Amino acid sequence: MKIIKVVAAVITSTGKSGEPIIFATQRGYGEFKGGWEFPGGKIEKGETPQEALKREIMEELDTEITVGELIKTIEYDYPAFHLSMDCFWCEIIKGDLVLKEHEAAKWLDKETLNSVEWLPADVELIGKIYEKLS
Ligand SMILES: Nc1nc2c([nH]c(=O)n2[C@H]2C[C@H](O)[C@@H](COP(=O)(O)OP(=O)(O)OP(=O)(O)O)O2)c(=O)[nH]1
Ligand SMILES: [Mg+2]
Repeated sequence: MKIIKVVAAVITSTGKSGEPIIFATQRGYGEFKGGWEFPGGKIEKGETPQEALKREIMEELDTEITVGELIKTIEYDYPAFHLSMDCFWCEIIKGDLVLKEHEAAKWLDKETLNSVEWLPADVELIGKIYEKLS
């Protein structure tokens, strides 16, 4: 099966009451349109995962980020391909998270983390993030 290597950014910030929050985006096109994900995309030839992620977030959100610790590498079999996705904790350096490709976005805290329809591959990541948002 075809393997697709993807990087995703779990961008963190602090909410109004000082609670930790993360940034989720809704896909605006393609097969998974309407599903919620973490912004990012495919690694190109010659890129490190970190370089790919900085590039993708600039392309998709017009925002510069720092790429921190790896949360998890998700391995997931979709019907048409195998997804291998490195998910990193990230922070904003500069920019306003402009939605250039996505349909919508939300900041989520521990209580609202499960209020969106996550893509199938992301479900196991959400548990890990939940622990961290405590
Ligand atoms: N970015 C991202 N992709 C995800 C997540 N979960 C998940 O299953 N995917 C899948 C959907 C896509 O089939 C695949 C690649 O992501 P992508 O469409 O963002 O790739 P890209 O930004 O390079 O976009 P494109 O130029 O190929 O259209 O990964 C996620 O949380 N974030
Ligand atoms: Mg993308």
